[in-house]
Amino acid sequence: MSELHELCYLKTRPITKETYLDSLKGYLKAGIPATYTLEEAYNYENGIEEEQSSTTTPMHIICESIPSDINKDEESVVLQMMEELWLNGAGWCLVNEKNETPGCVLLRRGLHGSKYWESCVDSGVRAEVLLRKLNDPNVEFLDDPNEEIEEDIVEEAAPVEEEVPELTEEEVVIEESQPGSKNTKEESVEDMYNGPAGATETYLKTELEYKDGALVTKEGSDGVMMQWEDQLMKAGCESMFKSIEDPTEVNIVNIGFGMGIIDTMIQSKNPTKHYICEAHPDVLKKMRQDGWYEKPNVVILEGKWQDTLPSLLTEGVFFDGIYYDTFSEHYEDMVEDLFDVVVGLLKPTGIFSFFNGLGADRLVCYEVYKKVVDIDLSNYGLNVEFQSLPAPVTTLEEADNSEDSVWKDIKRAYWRCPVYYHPEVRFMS
Ligand SMILES: C[S@@+](CC[C@H](N)C(=O)[O-])C[C@H]1O[C@@H](n2cnc3c(N)ncnc32)[C@H](O)[C@@H]1O
Repeated sequence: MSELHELCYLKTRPITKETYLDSLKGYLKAGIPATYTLEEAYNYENGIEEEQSSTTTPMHIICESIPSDINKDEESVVLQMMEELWLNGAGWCLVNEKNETPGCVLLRRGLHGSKYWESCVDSGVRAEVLLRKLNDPNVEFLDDPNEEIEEDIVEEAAPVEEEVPELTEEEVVIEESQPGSKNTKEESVEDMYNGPAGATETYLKTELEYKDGALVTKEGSDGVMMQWEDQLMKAGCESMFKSIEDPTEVNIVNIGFGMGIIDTMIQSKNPTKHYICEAHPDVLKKMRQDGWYEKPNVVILEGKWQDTLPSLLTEGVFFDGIYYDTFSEHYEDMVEDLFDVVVGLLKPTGIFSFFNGLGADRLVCYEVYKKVVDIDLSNYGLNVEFQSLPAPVTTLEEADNSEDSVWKDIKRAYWRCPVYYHPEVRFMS
């Protein structure tokens, strides 16, 4: 074990600036990476060349070692140590051998919501937002003379990509933050990206079936929609009818029919016009069989919302409520396309909501994306408020071996959080 790792075990008390923070800064200044893992140190000491898949970083060790009887002064030093590590590129979503990020370690230790937890979440937000900026084709980097500066920024923002011996875990954790991404741990990220859960064109050619309270892909049993989400749909439906401009002209649009759960709820409120966007031929067939095409106030927009909704922008159609819940799409679809459409189609008093599954198979990712989406929406002049709702316990890992687990015949559990952050989005006043 390296001296840096030894330090992070916080064995000597009290935890003071001199013994800990200054030493930590010294190691980092001497060139030891903030992402230097226990596994790398072990390999180095034992002359092993083969890289290990887990990445237990100094941040993991600190999160594991924070004493339960820590006092305020010591807490402040630990928080400064964490900040120093983040600044030097500690990865917020690297995982140890238990498949835990530093945030997950805190959660296991009952430190959810603590200042340490907030430190992890904020670091995740910074990394995600900055990474996106760096990937933005409109961001220009200066040429050669400043190449070094550019590299420094990339290292700080996304050190995990530089330092992690195995990218797959990292990519999986990030990928888990995407709506509609439903892969198994055994499935490579690449397979998942190209499969029905990750690629819309593949999904739209994949046969679906409705069975036992779920809509799934016929061959792979990817869960497209499941009955357990009904309370979340109810919250979405209620939000859309919360702020009606003119009760004689209530327009609602739902993007993604799935099992028709939210659409059935919308119908029960009898809006003037109820638009439904749906792209999958098997779902459209089911809608036809179930009489959705005959409903007098329903307008079905067949095809991808990206192709059907923009034309409404020129037709003078505006909505009191917009709901979005699709499959196989990614957060980029929301940021790069959907929010533009929402801003154009929402009435000034209208409410936009969506199935918030962003990062929902890991609480720390879920809370990172809660903040990221807030930042992104504010760039569109939109304000989001989240209501915390309990998520069914039958979705949690603890229930996996029980008969009641909702994931029994489903390829991948895409939800693992005890809480659902239901979003209500309005124009900023
Ligand atoms: C999770 S389900 C929606 C469930 C729905 N909220 C309910 O209450 O039953 C997702 C639906 O979005 C549809 N979908 C996926 N991508 C789409 C796109 N680009 N445009 C329109 N519909 C899409 C899928 O075919 C699927 O029917």
